[in-house]
Amino acid sequence: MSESHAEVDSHAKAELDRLRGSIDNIDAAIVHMLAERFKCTQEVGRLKAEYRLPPADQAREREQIARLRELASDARLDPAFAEKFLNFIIAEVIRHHEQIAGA
Ligand SMILES: C=C(O[C@@H]1C=C(C(=O)O)C=C[C@H]1O)C(=O)O
Repeated sequence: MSESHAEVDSHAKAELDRLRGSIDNIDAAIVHMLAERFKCTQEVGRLKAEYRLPPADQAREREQIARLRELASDARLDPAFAEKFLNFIIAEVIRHHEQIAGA
């Protein structure tokens, strides 16, 4: 006996709810992790301003990108996406560092 439309629909709805529950948890974890990362980078920004160090450090960024691309590959995540994502975050961090230095 094949499943009725109603049974397929309710199965699909339950699966969608389950997956979206996990997506919501993951999004919350990302926000909390980013908040912790920015707490650290704000401290780095204050340290750099105090010791008159430049806001950006391209050598460090190159190392991070190489490391993250490798981690992404191992995790079957597109390394180009991982690099873009890190660069997006770093650009915001550097903006904060420039603000701290100029304050
Ligand atoms: C946080 C730093 O400052 C900048 C921001 C970085 C980051 O967000 O990871 C990395 C290098 C720097 O361009 C740092 O120098 O460590």
